[in-house]
Amino acid sequence: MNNAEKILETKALTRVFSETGERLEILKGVDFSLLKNEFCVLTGASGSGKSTFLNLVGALDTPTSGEILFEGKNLSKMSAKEKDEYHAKKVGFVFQFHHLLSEFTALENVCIPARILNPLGNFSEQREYAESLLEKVGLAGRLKHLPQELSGGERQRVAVARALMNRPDVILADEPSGSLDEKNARMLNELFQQIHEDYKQTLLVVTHDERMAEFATSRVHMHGGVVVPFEKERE
Ligand SMILES: Nc1ncnc2c1ncn2[C@@H]1O[C@H](COP(=O)(O)OP(=O)(O)OP(=O)(O)O)[C@@H](O)[C@H]1O
Repeated sequence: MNNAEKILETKALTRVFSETGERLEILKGVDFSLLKNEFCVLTGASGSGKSTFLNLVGALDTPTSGEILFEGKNLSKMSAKEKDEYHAKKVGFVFQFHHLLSEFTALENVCIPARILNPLGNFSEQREYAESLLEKVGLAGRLKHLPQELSGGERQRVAVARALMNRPDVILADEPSGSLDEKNARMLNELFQQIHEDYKQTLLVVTHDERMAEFATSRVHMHGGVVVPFEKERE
């Protein structure tokens, strides 16, 4: 494996939860690499630690031990400012539930990350790019709709456009189609494939959806507290 191509790497990553009084060793030393332009799917049984892992690499949580390197830089050594920048520019999140702001239109929701990152930036340029992203996700006709005026699948596609807004190096998605019916889940899977192909977007997607895995360029599995290569018979 070519070192220069690695965008994200974890070394001996552990996460132990003890807040409830009981010691829960969920991640037991995860070694993982994500290459630039890779579309990696992470599967695993419910409760195996997939979201825990994604939250750590997204710097939404702190590991108990081990290292997370993004472009070779150790996340735990980042200053607060660097971490803000990491959230705003390096990674884009898509969760199972869209988390759109209900009082803002689809277009305004997509613009928000750019306004936060670059409040003095050229608003019409940001707006134009947000419009192009909404067009990309098939919602050119829904720019002025509020989240409650969109279907579940449409809301999730707005969330994908929002995640793309700051041109992140990596999209981290946690069960993005988990709350959708079959038809909308299929559309969302195709959308991920499209953004991978068209934007050369690097993606790490946690999913139970076997059809999403078909589009991926690599697949790993969370098992026994570590990430292992996927083997069909393990499922
Ligand atoms: N903050 C926390 N405190 C204590 N236990 C936690 C905490 N967060 C997660 N856990 C436990 O860690 C385990 C792994 O949770 P996680 O959400 O990472 O699993 P998952 O693989 O994403 O599951 P699913 O596929 O069901 O979403 C679970 O048993 C959960 O109860």
